[in-house]
Amino acid sequence: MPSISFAIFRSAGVRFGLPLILAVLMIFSLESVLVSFSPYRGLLLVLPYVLLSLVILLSQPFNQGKTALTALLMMVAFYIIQNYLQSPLSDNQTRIIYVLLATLLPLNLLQLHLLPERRLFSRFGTGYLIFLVCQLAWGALVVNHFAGQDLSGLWDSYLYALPDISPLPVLLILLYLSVGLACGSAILKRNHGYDQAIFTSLLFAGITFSAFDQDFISSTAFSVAAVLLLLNLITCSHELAYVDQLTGIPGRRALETELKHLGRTYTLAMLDVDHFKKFNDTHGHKTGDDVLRLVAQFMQRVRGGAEVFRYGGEEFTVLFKGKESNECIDHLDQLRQDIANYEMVIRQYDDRPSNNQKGVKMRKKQSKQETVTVTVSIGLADSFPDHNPAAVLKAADEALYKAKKSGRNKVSQ
Ligand SMILES: Nc1nc2c(ncn2[C@@H]2O[C@H](COP(=O)(O)OP(=O)(O)OP(=O)(O)O)[C@@H](O)[C@H]2O)c(=O)[nH]1
Repeated sequence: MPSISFAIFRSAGVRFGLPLILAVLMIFSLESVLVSFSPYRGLLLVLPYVLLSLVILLSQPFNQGKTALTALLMMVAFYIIQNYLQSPLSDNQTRIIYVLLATLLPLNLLQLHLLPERRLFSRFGTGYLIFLVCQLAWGALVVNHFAGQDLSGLWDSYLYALPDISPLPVLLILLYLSVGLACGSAILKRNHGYDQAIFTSLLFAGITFSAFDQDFISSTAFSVAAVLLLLNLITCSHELAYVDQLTGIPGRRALETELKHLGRTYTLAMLDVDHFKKFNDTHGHKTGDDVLRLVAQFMQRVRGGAEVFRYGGEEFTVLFKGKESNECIDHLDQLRQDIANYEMVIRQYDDRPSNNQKGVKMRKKQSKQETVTVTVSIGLADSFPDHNPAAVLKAADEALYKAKKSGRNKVSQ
């Protein structure tokens, strides 16, 4: 059941909460995990490279440029940690590199968060790579310049840390918290896959720099982050394939997959918005889109184990597994009534028709909150006597036609 099993990873709550839960688990189980995996510790040192490379490669076919760049940033950061930050932080040069990296990584992630989504292999991607190389060169110059100088004044003032808690300067802890807050709230607000990729990377990089004295903290944290980035990519690709972009419910492909795995008993219902063409002509295509989203929302509340899909255009499908049509008709009639009784507030869009007389009339008497109601017609059929899903779908379509013929806003069998 692809549409069901992955839906959970697409929810904003899981996109935000899962990295946090895994971070807490990692912190509390790090030592015991390292003891259990002590013979394979060498593997942990290459695991982030392998997983992050996979993320970069898999980002390409799904046009997830931001996720690819996030993984690239993490890979560069991990390389620097492994090759330049393996001596104690009391060493001046190591400390400069540590602070520079711990500062530039969240700033780069914040920048990615603010940039639009683009492909990695594009002018945008090339520009970003040049920018990254320039930062590395600048960083190398800064390190060379300041390595031999006494920076104790800087460490004791702006970059003051509380060594009993963390070697990370307080100012940088605040930077991680504020960038984390911005990226975390973006997940809850717009729920994009790349927001989770950036938030996850920030969280696990923050943990790494905060607990930098812990053995294997970077390889463990960067590996967990890379696994989450991979999961995020798989979820995004699943979303592209199975979820209808407009309504957010599973689309036709998901329905077709489900129809191949049905048992003997099931009911299918076809739902169609009444006079939708007229509605679009009067209120505009964008308001029509709002209606489709609204209908999808109502459909998701249907009880009785209903699975809902957008069939295409203004048509939707409801699937009840293990149920005959008599057991489903009340649920569908309730849906029909709920939609018919709902007064939808019309949002103002510029595409509302200017030459349509009805549209002009409506706008003239428009109050601040203009509302409309829509109705739907539903036809349903179950898998008796013919178990073939195509035949059941056809029968549901014929029942829908009957509902339309008998005056619309009806449920027919
Ligand atoms: N806004 C919007 N309209 C769509 C979308 N997909 C299809 N439509 C419109 O849906 C309308 C369907 O019209 P018809 O098939 O004539 O059906 P109807 O007007 O609902 O009439 P009845 O089904 O007989 O009640 C067409 O005008 C399409 O342009 C969409 O994604 N968004």
